[in-house]
Amino acid sequence: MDENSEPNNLPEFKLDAKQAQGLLSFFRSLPSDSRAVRFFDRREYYTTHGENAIFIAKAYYGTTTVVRQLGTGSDTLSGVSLSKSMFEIVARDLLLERKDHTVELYQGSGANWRLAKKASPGNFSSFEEVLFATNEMQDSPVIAAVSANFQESGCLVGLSYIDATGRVLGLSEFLDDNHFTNLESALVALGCKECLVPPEAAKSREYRQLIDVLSRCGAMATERGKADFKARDLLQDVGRLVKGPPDPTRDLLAGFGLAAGALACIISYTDLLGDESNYSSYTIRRYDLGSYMRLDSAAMRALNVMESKTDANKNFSLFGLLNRTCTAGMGKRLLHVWLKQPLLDISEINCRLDLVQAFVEDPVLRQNLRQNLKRISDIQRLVRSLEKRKATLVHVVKLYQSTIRLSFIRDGLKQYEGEFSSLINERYLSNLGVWTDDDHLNKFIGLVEASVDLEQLENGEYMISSSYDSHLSDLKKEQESLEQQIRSLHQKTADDLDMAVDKSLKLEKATQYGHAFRITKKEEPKVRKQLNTHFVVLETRKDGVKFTNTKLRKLSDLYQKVLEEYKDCQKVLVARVVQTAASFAEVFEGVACLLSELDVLLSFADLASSSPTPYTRPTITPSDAGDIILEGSRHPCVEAQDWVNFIPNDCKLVRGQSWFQIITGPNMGGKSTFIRQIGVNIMMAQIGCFVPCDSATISVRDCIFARVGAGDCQMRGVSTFMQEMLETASILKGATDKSLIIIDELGRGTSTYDGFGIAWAICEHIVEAIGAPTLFASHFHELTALAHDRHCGIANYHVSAHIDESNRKLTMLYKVVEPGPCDQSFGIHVAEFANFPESVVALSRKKASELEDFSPVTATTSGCKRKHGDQRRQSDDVRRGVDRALEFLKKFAELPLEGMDLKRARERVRSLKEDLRKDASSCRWLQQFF
Ligand SMILES: Nc1ncnc2c1ncn2[C@@H]1O[C@H](COP(=O)(O)OP(=O)(O)OP(=O)(O)O)[C@@H](O)[C@H]1O
Repeated sequence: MDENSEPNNLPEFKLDAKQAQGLLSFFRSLPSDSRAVRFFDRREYYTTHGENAIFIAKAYYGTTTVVRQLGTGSDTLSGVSLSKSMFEIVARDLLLERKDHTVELYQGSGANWRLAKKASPGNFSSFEEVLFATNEMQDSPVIAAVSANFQESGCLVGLSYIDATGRVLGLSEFLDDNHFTNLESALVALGCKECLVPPEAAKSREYRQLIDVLSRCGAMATERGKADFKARDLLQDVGRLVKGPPDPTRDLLAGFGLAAGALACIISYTDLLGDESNYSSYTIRRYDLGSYMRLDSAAMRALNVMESKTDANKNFSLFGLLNRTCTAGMGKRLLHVWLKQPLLDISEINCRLDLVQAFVEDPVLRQNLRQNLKRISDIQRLVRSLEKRKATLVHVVKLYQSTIRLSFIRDGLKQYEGEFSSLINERYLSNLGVWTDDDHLNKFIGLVEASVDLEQLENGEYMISSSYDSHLSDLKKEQESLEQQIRSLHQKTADDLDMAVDKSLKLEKATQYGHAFRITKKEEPKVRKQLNTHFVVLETRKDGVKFTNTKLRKLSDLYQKVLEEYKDCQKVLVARVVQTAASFAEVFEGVACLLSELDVLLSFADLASSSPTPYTRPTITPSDAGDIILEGSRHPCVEAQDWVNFIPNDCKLVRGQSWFQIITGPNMGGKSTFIRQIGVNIMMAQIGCFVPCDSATISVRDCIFARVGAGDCQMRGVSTFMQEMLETASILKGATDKSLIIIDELGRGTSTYDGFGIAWAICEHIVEAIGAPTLFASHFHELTALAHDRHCGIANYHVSAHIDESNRKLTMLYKVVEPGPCDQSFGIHVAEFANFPESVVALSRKKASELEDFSPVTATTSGCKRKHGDQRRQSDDVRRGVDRALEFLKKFAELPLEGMDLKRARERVRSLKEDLRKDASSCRWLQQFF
């Protein structure tokens, strides 16, 4: 927007001097809170003030010309106005996208304002009507609280959370390393949007690591006082919230210390007990870190799991690709959860896969179910409104319209006669049968059909039908009789005045006068005499003369009275219907779960069968048995881009043979895509989805670790190299032989020597100490010597490219071919391909060949050309150097420095250093450090 122009939809500020002064004094009295954006509700529009106003002006209007000054002289306050729709957009962005502010809404006038609503990214239930007035609720906010007890070798973490949409309280306690690896995967799996932390978070070094984890997970950190983390009345509080008998809750809480304190903190922060509709509606559970595949934020990014604002289209992310859900909101929310929580239990995975297979094999059933699911509203949220007593007849009718679809869904599923009919029966039909019977939702249908005037829905009117209640029906009859009498009087008056009814003599109903006759000003002289004698003129305006008489006034007053009574009676009856509808809440919750699951599984089936090359059902084996064999595998998101003609590749991670794979090849050759696609395929399989492969066998992975690209580290003040090392350190600490490791271009952020040494040492550590299947894409071709070294289970692959020597045209083949490293240099060809000037290309060639003669390890791909023996010698040199350096570091770490005086400590360190220097004389790699 032009700096000087103002947006068209900017509401005009209408504050007089007194109001402005009142606001000014109120605003100044508010406690300062840099994260709060405060809005003032002015009925038709909203305003925001002070620094908030400047922030909103810049961030959302793109100009500060929208800022107004209230007050006079030195006592002024900035202000910006927002229309209702702009307010909704801003609130959505602050709470759902940016997740770095809290929002407060004040109501009142002059100097009297009160805080009406408050929301934060993890706790916005009071703002739901604003946030989702016109948009679906696609994700559920989860708020967590963390308390940690630091010990020498790590820490004990107490985590608890509240999922207000699913109405779950969760607790977990676990040991963690100082990178909070376990906590990070739990926060990712829960989709935590905000996390409460103790006050020392800002000061202590250990807690700063925690804040870093929260920022990586996109969760806002909110500090709470120490006293809030005390579980004093927790048992009593939780007892009120949780449904069912108290004993299991008491037993569960007794097993927690830190997490119980954290739970107490969230309950008070979210003021759950302040809303009675929360009572007896929650379930409480222990969250087990080992229930789902663990994914940290780096893996979520590397595998493009969730949508990002920068995605060029929806198929860029797995969520966007899989999201073909059609129920309003519910299916999307469940898909979000499933993507964050891939399964580990083979029978659960197979159960989902069976259902997907059933839907893939029966397109007619799929089509039929979709048609009906499309008409299903967000039952979960509608039920929530019923329970909160915020529901109207509109909510009840939406529930009714969804409910009548259930019998079609049930009948559709009954038609299925394939291999999985008993599963469909057990999982869906038996429940649907009970829920839709005469004791449950058929009763609800009966209630709505008897009570609501369904014919009026077409006119957008939601009314109780008059036949539902005898009093309402009497009032309706009375109203109709009065209408009839008024109509007759209208006719009689027209006859008396010798005017055509409606055409000349109109009958109107206005708020001010009730029923009245109206004629045009032109006709008035014709009947003036009668008007003066038999009628009372109410008003003479341009559009005509309004008049009445005693009879009409009497009838009109009576009509108004009956109408008011009718409305009151409607209100009472609506409240009764809403209350009765709320008694079906539990059944509706079951229905919501079933339908959202069906919705997501149908989406999986749709994607599997509509892709140009259909997906396949993976075979799943336990994590300690079987290999990972993906034949003809593709990256689902890259494949779905219009401009890509995807080349499938095989990946065979075989224990003891090719469990660790080094992938080399030219830039842009498809290395990253290949290694990521293996991670994506495995993850898809474990959420119960078919995979983009010709055939797939997958040994279940408990964790995917990924280190690809430097991400947003610069923005967080961490160097690329440091970020790389931090991510790698957490892989080395957390991975086991049941995990999958994906590493791309490690060591790019430092010197070639260091980078290669680190890459080598890490590969060795993964192979020898961790034993996880690993895909390691690297530009260090010398790494491929690892396979010839003392290790087994390492295989080298390279992506191929073709250079047509006649015209020097470079073609990427994107084929990951076995065996060995690439046998050609492509770096300079790629430069040529990118139209580098000829002189630069020629000089590059010259320098590259000089470097080959001189350097033991080079960063260019020219190393590939060297003779194998030469390459082995250099790799040996680095490997010995790294081993020796690690030994030095180990000895150094073991020195009991705290117990030594300075002189002795210096002597010991000097002696270690001298030993290292001596050994470096026979190792070129080590020499660089002296
Ligand atoms: N199997 C494939 N079939 C078709 N196109 C592919 C395939 N793999 C990758 N590509 C295309 O090639 C581009 C580059 O791939 P990728 O980033 O994986 O290469 P890379 O070898 O990791 O490159 P660099 O070393 O420069 O990071 C991708 O954006 C994609 O468009």
